[in-house]
Amino acid sequence: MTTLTLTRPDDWHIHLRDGASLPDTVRDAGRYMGRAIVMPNLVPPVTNTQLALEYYERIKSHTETGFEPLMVLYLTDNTDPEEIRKAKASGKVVACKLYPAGATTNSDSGVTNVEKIYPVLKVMQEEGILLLVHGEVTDSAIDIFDRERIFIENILSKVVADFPELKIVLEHITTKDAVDFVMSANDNVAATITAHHLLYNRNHMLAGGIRPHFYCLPILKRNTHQDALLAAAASGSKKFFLGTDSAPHTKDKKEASCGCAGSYTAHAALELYAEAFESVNALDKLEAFASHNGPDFYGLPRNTDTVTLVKDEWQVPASYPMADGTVVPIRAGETISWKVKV
Ligand SMILES: NC(=O)N[C@@H](CC(=O)O)C(=O)O
Ligand SMILES: [Zn+2]
Ligand SMILES: [Zn+2]
Repeated sequence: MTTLTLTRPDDWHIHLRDGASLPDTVRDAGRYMGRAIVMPNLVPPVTNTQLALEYYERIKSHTETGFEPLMVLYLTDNTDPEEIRKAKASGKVVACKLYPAGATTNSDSGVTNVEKIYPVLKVMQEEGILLLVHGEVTDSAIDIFDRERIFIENILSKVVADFPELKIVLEHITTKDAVDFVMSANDNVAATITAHHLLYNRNHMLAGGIRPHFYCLPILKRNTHQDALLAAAASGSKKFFLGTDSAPHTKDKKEASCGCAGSYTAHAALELYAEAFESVNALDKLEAFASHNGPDFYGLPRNTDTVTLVKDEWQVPASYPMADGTVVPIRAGETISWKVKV
């Protein structure tokens, strides 16, 4: 039987939600991930250190493994630069998240104009707190398939130029434009790539029927962009690493006349990435992507133990319990060809 042993991976972008969802999300995320960057787009959002530390404790109360949440503050137009120093001193908060206001799920209190947070970015740069970015413009006149590219051209390129020492992660990239930007930017700019953006393109979502569980933001793009993401992940570049963006919404909220954005992959994260890397004959690059590049970029130690993937086909359940409902995961009712031994 084919097996693949890797340094234990981490997930550098996940939504664990809160309350009744936490037992389910933390169980899946903590199954073999060592650490996870926990997104702060709760209702209300995690806007200060106090809220982040309370959320940390709620997450920890649901895990018996060594799973370690890494906390993130949600930036608003009113974030106090002094809050960044408190965040750093906490030892638990490692990054702040820029959501352009209205860009995605629970981003209404996000930033309306990036210049409003320049004083905050300055302190983040001084303190070594990373900036994580949902990179899409929100202008309704801009086509949804162009929103990432235009964000990079109009906003991100300026932030990178104005804060050359600030470590920036462009999250869940979906375009060749993003790959090219990150590749040519300085060493303080990196990106996460989801398993679903490596495995799928917009045909999977829209051709032959509309499949709402593939609807996430930034939206799946055409196959040439998928190919560029696969090439970036398989390139061995240290600038790209694993961030699932596993983002559960219950079945009724996805299968609706106006469905929520977000795809659930935490049930089989590393397994799905293994399929993607295998599809381009790059399984030898999976360990760096999943387990080395992320901690190296964040300035954190790599995990010291290992996990083992086995080539062993299994069937994904049609749904999993999630809070008071169910979540339909990516690949529901179909098979996955790899399995992590736990
Ligand atoms: N990716 C998504 O489509 N949704 C995420 C938010 C985000 O990461 O943009 C969510 O919180 O549901
Ligand atoms: Zn996002
Ligand atoms: Zn996300």
